[in-house]
Amino acid sequence: MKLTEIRLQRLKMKLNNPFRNSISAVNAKELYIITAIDEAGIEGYGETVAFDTPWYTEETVATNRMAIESWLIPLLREKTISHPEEITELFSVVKRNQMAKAAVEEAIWDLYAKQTETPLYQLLGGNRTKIAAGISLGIEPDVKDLLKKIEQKVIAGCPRVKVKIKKGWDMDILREIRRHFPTLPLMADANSAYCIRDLDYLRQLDEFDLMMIEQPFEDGDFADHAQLQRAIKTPVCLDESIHSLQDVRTALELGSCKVINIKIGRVGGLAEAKKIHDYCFARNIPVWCGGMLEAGIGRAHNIALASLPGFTLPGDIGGSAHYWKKDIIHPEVVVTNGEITVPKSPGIGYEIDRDAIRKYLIEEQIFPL
Ligand SMILES: O=C(O)CCC(=O)c1ccccc1C(=O)O
Ligand SMILES: [Mg+2]
Repeated sequence: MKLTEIRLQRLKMKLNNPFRNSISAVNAKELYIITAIDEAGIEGYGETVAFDTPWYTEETVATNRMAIESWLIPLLREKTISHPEEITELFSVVKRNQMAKAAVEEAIWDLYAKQTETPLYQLLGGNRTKIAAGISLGIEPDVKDLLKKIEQKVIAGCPRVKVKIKKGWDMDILREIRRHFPTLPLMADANSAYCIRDLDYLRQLDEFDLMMIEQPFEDGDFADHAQLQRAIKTPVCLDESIHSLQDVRTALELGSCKVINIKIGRVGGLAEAKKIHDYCFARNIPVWCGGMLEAGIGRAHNIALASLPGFTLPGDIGGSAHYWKKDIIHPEVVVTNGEITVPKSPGIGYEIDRDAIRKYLIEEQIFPL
């Protein structure tokens, strides 16, 4: 394929509900929509997922912009790409900057899928027609607010609920949730709120019959996570620790976790996400698709990825209306009986809602290639 142009559009979108975790509160999201355009005028879309500040990983909206403009777009100049799987290698001269790379790579996957008139999910090797939705609930002012939100989601048919925990909002909250919802498929995400000194304290997690505990310790603490996993029955799942297939190998060989959360942005793109999926699938390690409070384009890519056979657990993929008053795709993502139908039209399978984009747009720039 020959790319003629990359378009960057910076959007600012207000979340329906502020999202609080152990470190940060997100009220609104700024993001870049990346559009890759070919000689025939076909457009492919990607979305950056970093936040305003580097609380989740080191990347931010500003570093995404700098990496894309200064290093990634120049790498695309005068290149003929025959398959999107070549992008990982092409971008490998730039270290890390996974979310920047992933957004550009997503746009090229979508473009390639449209050029070949194939749904993206099929191109990736997906075989599900529907995927299970899942919801992630932040830290609330009061446990009653959280219980009310869980109840709404359970009534709507949500197949699993994830809650955020931190010191002072953990065992008592989980006990209270279990008192009201004894059999609900439930998991907890700590976003690194604990450290190895809390090992004895964390043994209490085994009381709550959780599907897993997500990222209890810091990013690089593979050895400490392994020690925890040996001490508790609750499966440990790694999120922030996993930037590549190599990290997955380290985690599994050390016994740091039993489950992997795959996020396209965190691992540098769909090709690496698929490699991680294939590696885990061959070893019977369950994976699920994490979320970054995406707008519609990022969500569409997540849905395509989650259609692969190894995504056996519901991910953090909710309907558009859970996050936004108005999403930027048409139709919006809807959850019916706890499931999302994987779209079958070429590429990501959703149209861009240009009016919505215009409403959220704060900056636009075109880079000819
Ligand atoms: O609903 C979503 O998109 C995911 C919610 C979520 O848990 C999350 C949101 C932003 C950043 C990190 C995380 C996380 O999985 O740790
Ligand atoms: Mg997480």
